[in-house]
Amino acid sequence: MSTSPTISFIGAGNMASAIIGGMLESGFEAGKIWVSAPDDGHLQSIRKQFGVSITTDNRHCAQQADIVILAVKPQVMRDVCVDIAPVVQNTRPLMVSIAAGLEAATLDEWLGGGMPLVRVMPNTPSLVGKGAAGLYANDQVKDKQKASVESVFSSIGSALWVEDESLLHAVTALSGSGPAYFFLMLEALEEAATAKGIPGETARKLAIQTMAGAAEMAGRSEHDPGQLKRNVMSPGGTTEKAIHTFEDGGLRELVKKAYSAAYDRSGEMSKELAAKQ
Ligand SMILES: NC(=O)C1=CN([C@@H]2O[C@H](COP(=O)(O)OP(=O)(O)OC[C@H]3O[C@@H](n4cnc5c(N)ncnc54)[C@H](OP(=O)(O)O)[C@@H]3O)[C@@H](O)[C@H]2O)C=CC1
Ligand SMILES: O=C(O)[C@@H]1CCC=N1
Repeated sequence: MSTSPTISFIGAGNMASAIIGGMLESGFEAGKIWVSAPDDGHLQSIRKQFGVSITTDNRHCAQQADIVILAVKPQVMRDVCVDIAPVVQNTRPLMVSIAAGLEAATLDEWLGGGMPLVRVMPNTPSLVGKGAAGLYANDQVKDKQKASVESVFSSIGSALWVEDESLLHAVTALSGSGPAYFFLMLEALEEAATAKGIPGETARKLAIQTMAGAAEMAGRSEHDPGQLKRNVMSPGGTTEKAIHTFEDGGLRELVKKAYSAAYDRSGEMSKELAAKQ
């Protein structure tokens, strides 16, 4: 008999699909996964794609679970939590929120109080087993539950705990939002290369493979990224010209500014959403 936990997702959007897809790819059983959302058409396509159980009833979904993953937008989280609170207060699963900004204490209050709760900040590359997630547990979470949620997120990438919840703002601005920063870089490189005559498809493939190769190399190398960069910059060559153009154009400052904008927004969202109580 299987002893793996039953996991229920409330919300069936981009992030829930990415996590479910990655979990199944790594060997989790579809029969142990439930998903709920309001749109039955959307749920049917999730069922077809993944073979998971579906329902439009969040309470029914939560009732099945050892672990409930709250995967709705922060703005609808309060209504969802208040609705399922009577069920989870009775069954006492481990609650996991992947919402940006929303603090554990706020979520716990909406859930009726005293719940074991883990906040996770995942990212969409979870879909291909290359996710990066920061995790924080409140003081109700037992070691066994920590291990259980860690095994879910480490099955779809890297899962790293933070002791201080406020660090999740910094994680959100780094790895939560981060895939979009690199997609922007891919778009920009593709545009620049096609403008010089490379067919779009070729430019995209070369850019993607270059990004994947650079990431893989940075992950495996004993050198820091600065050294790896210098290794590409032949004196008087092409890369040096490009890197100086980035530096002179203020790329580092711009990255800091963009990172801080995401970081600050995460903090603002916490305050706005806590005020909804
Ligand atoms: N996208 C990302 O890269 C990341 C997102 N996150 C967090 O993940 C969460 C989800 O984001 P994302 O997946 O992008 O959002 P989506 O908009 O793609 O998905 C939201 C899902 O919630 C469902 N939903 C809406 N209202 C309810 C309700 N009352 N009960 C149950 N389900 C409901 C929607 O239903 P329907 O399908 O019927 O429309 C949809 O399936 C957010 O809190 C976000 O902060 C965290 C890290 C990264
Ligand atoms: O943009 C957002 O708010 C969410 C959180 C991190 C990635 N997407």
